[in-house]
Amino acid sequence: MKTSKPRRGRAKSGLLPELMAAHRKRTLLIRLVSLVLGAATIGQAVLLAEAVQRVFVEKAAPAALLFTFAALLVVMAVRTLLAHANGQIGLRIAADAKKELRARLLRTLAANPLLAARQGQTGGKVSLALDAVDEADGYFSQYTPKMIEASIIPLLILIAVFVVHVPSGLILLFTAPFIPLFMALIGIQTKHKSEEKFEQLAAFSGTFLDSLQGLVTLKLFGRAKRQQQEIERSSLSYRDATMDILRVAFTNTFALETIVMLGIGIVALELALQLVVFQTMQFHAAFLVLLLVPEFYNLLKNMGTAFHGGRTSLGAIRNIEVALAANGTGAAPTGAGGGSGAAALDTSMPGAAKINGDADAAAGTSHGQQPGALPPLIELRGLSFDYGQDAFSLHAGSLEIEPGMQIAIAGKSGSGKTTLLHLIAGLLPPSSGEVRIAGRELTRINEDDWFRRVSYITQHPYIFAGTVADNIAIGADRDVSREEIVQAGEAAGLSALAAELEHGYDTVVGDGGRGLSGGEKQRLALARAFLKRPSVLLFDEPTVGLDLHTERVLMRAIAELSRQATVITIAHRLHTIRQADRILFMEQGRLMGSGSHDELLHTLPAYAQMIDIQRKGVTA
Ligand SMILES: Nc1ncnc2c1ncn2[C@@H]1O[C@H](COP(=O)(O)OP(=O)(O)OP(=O)(O)O)[C@@H](O)[C@H]1O
Repeated sequence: MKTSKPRRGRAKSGLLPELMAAHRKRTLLIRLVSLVLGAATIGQAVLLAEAVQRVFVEKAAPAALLFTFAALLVVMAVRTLLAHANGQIGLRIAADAKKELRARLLRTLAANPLLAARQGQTGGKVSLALDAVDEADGYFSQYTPKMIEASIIPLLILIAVFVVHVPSGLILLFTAPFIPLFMALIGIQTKHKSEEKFEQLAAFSGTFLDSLQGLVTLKLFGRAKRQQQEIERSSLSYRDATMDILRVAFTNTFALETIVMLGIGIVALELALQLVVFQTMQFHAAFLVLLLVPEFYNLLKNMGTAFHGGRTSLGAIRNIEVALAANGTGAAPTGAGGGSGAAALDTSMPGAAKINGDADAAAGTSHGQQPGALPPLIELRGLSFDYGQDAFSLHAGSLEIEPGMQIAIAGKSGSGKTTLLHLIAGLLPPSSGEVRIAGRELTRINEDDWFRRVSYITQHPYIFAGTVADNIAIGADRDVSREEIVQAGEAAGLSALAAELEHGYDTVVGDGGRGLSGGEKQRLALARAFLKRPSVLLFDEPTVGLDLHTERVLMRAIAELSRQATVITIAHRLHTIRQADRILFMEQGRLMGSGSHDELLHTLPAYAQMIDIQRKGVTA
């Protein structure tokens, strides 16, 4: 599995053609409308030239021109309506494409919430889903219709001009290519600058949100000032990138206007010479050409402006594509592995937790498990995982965890304990090998079914804004009575806390409410588990900071839950390690051995050494 950021070059194929393919009918409609629009433009010029010729040259009576004027009005109305229609079709394409882009982004992030949450900054992702997708709008609503119009209507006008007056047609033919040529030159520059702008914006949003979220920590560590400078630097970079784009846009407009002005001027001069000096041309024909030429250049100029906007949008789309590839590469597994997190969130969590992608939310809070369901046999087969090229890799190999066993995963910090637990929970997809639950590959098991059997209590359970009772009952797919909540709270050792709180179980906690300590949060997560009665309990034992009482309460609650469940604990305390039926000892991503405490003491020197260090730590 590769989670490293893909190089830009790789994102060449795919997203845009795919999005456009879904709108083939609409783009065909724009082509047809453009064709009629071209005919209407020429028709309008012909009728206008006719009217002027008759009124001013032939001095015809206005009554004789009624039909011409009426036709002119109709053609003008049709032209306006068709131009509007093209705009509307473009807007519809844009709306659908943006919806699809956002849906894809969310799907990709949700497909593997754990990886997505770990990579990059939240603010950057928000900026991508909101700003970059909005910026992509221009490609569909402006660039596409204008480009189609510009590829059809000027051609029709050119043919009309050639029919009327060949030398004027030749001037158009030779000056027109300067516009696309110039556009191509600045277009390349604009796209790079646009990509840069989005990177700067994402960085700025990310830095800003991270700083807000970690404000207390930043202050505590005296880093607020430095962070302020970082935000300032980040915002200035974004400003510079935006100004660069504007500079290119102004240069673009200036250059286009100059080319158009020169083009029209040359044709007008040529017509004047033919008409007045050489007298080789009729007024009617000259006037018709003079009406058509600005239309011709204006369309090309519009194309230039749309092209600039389109390139900016392309930069945004490219960034979205890179993000989709980065989060999607190997990270879009099926079934309970990986993809499961998202589905579990969907079925079990209120909005706050859904967005957070928290492991407790994903695996530990869905209700509906029938109490008494038997724990399954868990098998690891040739299991390995890596976080990307040259990143940490885990090789757990093969082993069986009998139903109802108490397993401790032990090892130094960074040895891969959490990664292994996430693989067993189905929150990470294996790079190779598999996790089997009761003989079935985890990735093939319906994620809802699997998560209904599992509770995962991390060191920092997610507490959303709501009452203690709501937090216990969170994600229940059945109605939970007050009594059940209180019982679960009691079993998890929360009654003393509830008694202390002003409104008991109705006290608002979490975001904006009363803060909870680490131990209290874990007890709350345990209360959720008591309601759920999982058959597999995954527990990340707190490393530090629990008082003896809380520790006892937690241990008692876990022991109670373990009566009907296989318990897999990331164990830090000697006591927990020793008590386990089986210990999985990890070192540098490898499962070095598994067995009882005594077995490992005799067979694994690294384990004996770790225990020795722990003992000394305890007695010191
Ligand atoms: N998303 C990630 N991308 C890349 N590397 C990661 C990612 N998450 C964890 N790692 C790395 O994987 C290694 C194992 O991490 P893991 O959290 O599994 O270890 P651990 O044994 O649980 O550590 P601790 O006891 O300190 O929690 C670490 O080196 C960590 O930096």
